[in-house]
Amino acid sequence: MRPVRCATRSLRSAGATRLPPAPSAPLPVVTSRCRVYPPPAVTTALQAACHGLRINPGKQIRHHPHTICVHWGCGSVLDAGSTGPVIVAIFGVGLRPAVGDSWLTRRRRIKLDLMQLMDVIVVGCGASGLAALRRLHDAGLKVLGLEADDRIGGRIRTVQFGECALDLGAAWCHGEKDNVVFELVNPLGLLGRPKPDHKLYVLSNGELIDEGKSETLIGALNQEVGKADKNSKKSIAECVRTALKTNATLKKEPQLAKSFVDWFEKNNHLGGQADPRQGKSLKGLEECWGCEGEFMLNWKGKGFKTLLDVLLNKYPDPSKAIPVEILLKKEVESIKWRSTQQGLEPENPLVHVKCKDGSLYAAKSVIVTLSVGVLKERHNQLFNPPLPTEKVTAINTLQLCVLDKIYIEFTRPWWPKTPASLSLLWRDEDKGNFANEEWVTEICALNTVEYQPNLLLAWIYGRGAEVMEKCSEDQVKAGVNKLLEIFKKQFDVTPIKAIKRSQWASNPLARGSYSYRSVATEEEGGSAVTLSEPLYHGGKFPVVCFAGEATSHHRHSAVHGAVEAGFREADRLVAILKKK
Ligand SMILES: Cc1cc2nc3c(=O)[nH]c(=O)nc-3n(C[C@H](O)[C@H](O)[C@H](O)COP(=O)(O)OP(=O)(O)OC[C@H]3O[C@@H](n4cnc5c(N)ncnc54)[C@H](O)[C@@H]3O)c2cc1C
Repeated sequence: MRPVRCATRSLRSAGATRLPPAPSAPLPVVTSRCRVYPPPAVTTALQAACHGLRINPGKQIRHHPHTICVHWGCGSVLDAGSTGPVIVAIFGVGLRPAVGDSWLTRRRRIKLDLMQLMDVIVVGCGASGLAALRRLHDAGLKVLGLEADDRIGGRIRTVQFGECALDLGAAWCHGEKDNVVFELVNPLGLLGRPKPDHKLYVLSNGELIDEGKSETLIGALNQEVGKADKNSKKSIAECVRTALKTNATLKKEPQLAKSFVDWFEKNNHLGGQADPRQGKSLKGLEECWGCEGEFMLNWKGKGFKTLLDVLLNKYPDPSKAIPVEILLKKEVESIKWRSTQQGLEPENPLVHVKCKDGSLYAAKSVIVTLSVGVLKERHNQLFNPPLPTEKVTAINTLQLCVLDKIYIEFTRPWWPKTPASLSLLWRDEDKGNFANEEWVTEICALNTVEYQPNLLLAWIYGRGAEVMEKCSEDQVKAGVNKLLEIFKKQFDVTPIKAIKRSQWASNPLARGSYSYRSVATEEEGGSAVTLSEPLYHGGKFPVVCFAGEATSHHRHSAVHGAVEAGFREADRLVAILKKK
């Protein structure tokens, strides 16, 4: 959704002083041909529009409809290009900061769009960012969403695949009670309930394993995790691996149990295979709360993107969409904030958000909704001043698992029943057959897909997923074909028509799938709570706030946690900004 921009509108809407008519021809920036207006009048107008932008009164100010020039002598100028709404600022070396901001003292041109001087800027327009934008907009605040991608939704990504809508990211609404997504969309009749699926457990040599035996082994693993000390700072993976040596049920069939432990780790995204400190912690399991009710509610073939329409009030009636401003392809590269009142009006703390394309936006506050993977990679460059140590620790120790999907379209279904889940149990001796495409051995299950009769969804996790992401589509297809050889021992497997896969780890705007608490989180401190703490201006005004799924203490990893976090931070700011 692209906003219609108008430079002068913000001056007017802010109750700006009416300026005299301007010359019809566009004027070059700051020349003697510019008309000169009484500085106090323009200063008042600009200050109103810019939420207290500090302008040195008494200096020369020039203006025409598309150009506002504020001259601070010595070459320091705030002006506008002649072609449209963009206000350009040019600041001279060593000049007193024009907007109370030392970075502007360096010589450079900065686009400063008066329209973008907002109450709140939301960085990132996934589920969390959209939830925040909706809540802030509904409260009557002036808000702007900046999204780096050319689409909204982030890790909600519904794509067209032939006739089908497919979710490459989030696909199911997990649970009903205390689930904000369920509460938003269920009254609209958007959610469907799954039918019980037919579970098959297949060994990597093609043998089917008796369902009863499989359930007994999985039950034993669940029991071990259930009774483990959640304050032990251990990983879940360590707990189940130890159980192989201690649990009587598992010890009866050590080889098969080992395959089940391997599957259990992948299926539950436990992490820590390479570095045990990065494994999902037992404490994290306790802190992540499920919502009661059906865990696999589907979107009746329309895809999770429907939630985005609901958040923007586009569903069911698109004409009622809220007119919230969202700018796409706006990759934020720095967020400049003030922790003290130096250089700023105490009641008007400003945060400056700069995008990769050079555009600059200012607001009273910003809500950052970036994934913890993006924060890991970029927090050093993003925040100025840098983030406090405890927040950096939280970012470094919280992990983002890598989980990918490979949708496989067949000419016709070959599995015995629909719905079905085919869990894959790998034996070490069979892994050797995949020496050239080792990543295939990280595929842990194939599932049928609701509303898509010819599709199976292969789940791939961890290191294998990262390697798969780097393969070409043809290589992935060849790898999947080889995997299907395993099933040919039992089933009449039909040819593959096409595949479609996700690549969440290599996506620089995600860098993974969803967050979890690691052993390192427990050892070094830091949690979703630490990550969610705002950065304060003057000790009391939340000038940089944090949302996104990873900031949800009890519902991280899921869309409902992301939405809840967006609402949480919006409510925090509404309470403060509406009081003023
Ligand atoms: C494969 C997979 C399956 C999943 N399945 C489910 C499921 O079934 N159910 C469920 O509830 N959850 C599921 N999830 C998790 C769910 O998708 C996420 O928890 C949720 O979508 C996160 O939303 P968010 O707004 O916190 O973050 P994001 O969706 O990541 O939003 C952050 C936004 O910030 C943008 N951005 C990044 N960098 C910048 C920048 N520098 N400047 C501006 N913008 C930037 C990104 O493009 C993105 O749009 C799944 C996730 C994956 C990957």
